[in-house]
Amino acid sequence: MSAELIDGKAFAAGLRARIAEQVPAFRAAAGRAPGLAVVLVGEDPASAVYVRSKGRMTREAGMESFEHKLPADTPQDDLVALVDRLNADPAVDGILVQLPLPRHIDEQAVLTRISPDKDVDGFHPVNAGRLVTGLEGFVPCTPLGCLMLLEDRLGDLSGLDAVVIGRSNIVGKPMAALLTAKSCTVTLVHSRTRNLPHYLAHADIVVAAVGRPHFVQGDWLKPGATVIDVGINRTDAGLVGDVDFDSAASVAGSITPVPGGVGPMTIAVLLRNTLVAAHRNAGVPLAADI
Ligand SMILES: Nc1nc2c(c(=O)[nH]1)N[C@@H](CN(C=O)c1ccc(C(=O)N[C@@H](CCC(=O)O)C(=O)O)cc1)CN2
Repeated sequence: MSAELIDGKAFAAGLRARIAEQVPAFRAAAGRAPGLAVVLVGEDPASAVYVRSKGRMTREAGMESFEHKLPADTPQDDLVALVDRLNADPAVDGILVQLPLPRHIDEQAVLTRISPDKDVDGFHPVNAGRLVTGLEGFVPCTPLGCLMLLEDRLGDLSGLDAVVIGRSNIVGKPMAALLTAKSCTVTLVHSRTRNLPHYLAHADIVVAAVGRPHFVQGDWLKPGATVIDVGINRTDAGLVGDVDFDSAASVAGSITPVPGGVGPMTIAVLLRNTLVAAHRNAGVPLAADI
């Protein structure tokens, strides 16, 4: 292995510490803590772990955590009614509905019900539109976390060639929009792209969010490339990413591991978005960007 490891776990811990430092100023100005409501429907074990971590880290940052755990057979109307109550609750600055939802629930119907001003996941179409048009809004946590790791590693990204693998609304599309806003030349490729290695051969930055274990091969990469692996695939061999780590690490300049790379950034950025939401909702200016 010649690539340097990008330690997302350590970066995320630092970000959470910086957020926690800013919470007392918000409390003093607003007379209350920033509040995050997290809604879990069903018993998906991984989701339950993520929701527990979100609650714990929210409290550790000095914020208020409101957890709503609903049974798997909750009717969609009940979930929507809960979102409506959270939209109207002045103690709640951010609302997150943990995905995936059970199959009987129309995900878009629920996500579009969340007030865009409390949409700390950045999944509402209003926030997606704000992102592509360069307006202030909320950016999905995982791609914003990837961008933070990239800027920390590379500094100014302007002019770099970036390839994003995957076209989901949660990672691929917002990632491409964020890199475009940073003046990268962005190519978005996906499962139907022909001759994928052709595109990767010129990429200074590769963000893999395709959901296939060990998909990206080291000999597809440009030597020295910065590789961000968003994949979290549970296999018999444990948790693995979308990048074939061993072959990629011998070609890349730097690379995120799985676990310990992008994953921890997701919750740290969620806390960041919640603090930003609290400041905006309370009309209290943020002292510094985080
Ligand atoms: N409403 C949302 N649902 C989901 C999101 C999201 O951003 N909003 N993202 C994922 C799950 N997720 C947070 O919700 C998440 C995924 C992974 C991690 C993480 O820290 N991963 C660790 C490994 C942990 C493990 O063993 O599973 C790592 O990569 O090091 C945190 C949060 C889908 N749903």
